[in-house]
Amino acid sequence: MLLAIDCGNTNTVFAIWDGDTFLATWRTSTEWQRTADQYYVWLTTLMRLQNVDVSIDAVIISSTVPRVVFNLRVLADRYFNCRPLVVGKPDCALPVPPRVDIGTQVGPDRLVNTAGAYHRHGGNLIVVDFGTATTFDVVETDGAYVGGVIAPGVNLSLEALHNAAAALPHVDITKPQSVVGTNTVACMQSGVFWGYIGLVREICARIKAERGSDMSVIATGGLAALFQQTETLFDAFEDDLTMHGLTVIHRHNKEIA
Ligand SMILES: Nc1ncnc2c1ncn2[C@@H]1O[C@H](COP(=O)(O)OP(=O)(O)O)[C@@H](O)[C@H]1O
Ligand SMILES: CC(C)(COP(=O)(O)O)[C@@H](O)C(=O)NCCC(=O)O
Ligand SMILES: [K+]
Repeated sequence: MLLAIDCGNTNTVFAIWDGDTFLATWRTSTEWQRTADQYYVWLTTLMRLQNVDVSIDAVIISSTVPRVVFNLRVLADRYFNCRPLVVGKPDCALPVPPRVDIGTQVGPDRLVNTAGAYHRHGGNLIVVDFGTATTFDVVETDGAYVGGVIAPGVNLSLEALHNAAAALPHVDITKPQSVVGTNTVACMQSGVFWGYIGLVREICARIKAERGSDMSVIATGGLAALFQQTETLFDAFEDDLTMHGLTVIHRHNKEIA
């Protein structure tokens, strides 16, 4: 049984893959200080609660936070007796290598999203991932990651306003009733919500124009649904895209081993 771990700058998601389906998915906040023992207690408690009675014999990790990888490696080694595949490391092969400037360390989450989206949709795609940052990944017709865009995340944008301006409160994102806000919170929500709709639409349109091609736009990350319910920005929304990509990369490495 495969344990797939997707560690973002805000949250870390664990999922158990039986080769066919995900038996369970669990989320915890990302904290680099968390030890292998702590992960193991947390994970086995949840497995027991949900009657997931399986033995894990393989682990794959994608982490945008380099420091957490050490303890996740220890988790795999000490408790599951295996050497984990770590996306972005030389011993983890990708189905199609990225084509970017020499020396660029592409975020592993973007390489994983590329693999997952190409497996499901074929090439010529834009993958939009709403995480701590919002990333746009351009997937070539042959499945290669060839670059993209990094924009400040939705919650990061709201937090930045709160942190920088004494009179602006902490606000959660939601779809505002109108564009013109009649109170401070509504004004902030309007700025980020409608600003983001514009950001996504403009960036996708410019990528398509620059490449002279009508590409499919695939969205992932919890917040994508909020934007899609207002405007048709995406051709598909897939919450499990990153996890799916991890299973694709794991299978690829098994096949070439
Ligand atoms: N369904 C959702 N509704 C509202 N906020 C969400 C949802 N899913 C994620 N978030 C928020 O979006 C931000 C990014 O979270 P996440 O996608 O886990 O980022 P990362 O992958 O970078 O760790 C966080 O602030 C998180 O709390
Ligand atoms: C852009 C990111 C911070 C997004 O991370 P996330 O929002 O998933 O935590 C991550 O993909 C990253 O650290 N990238 C490295 C630079 C690059 O991809 O070019
Ligand atoms: K992201």
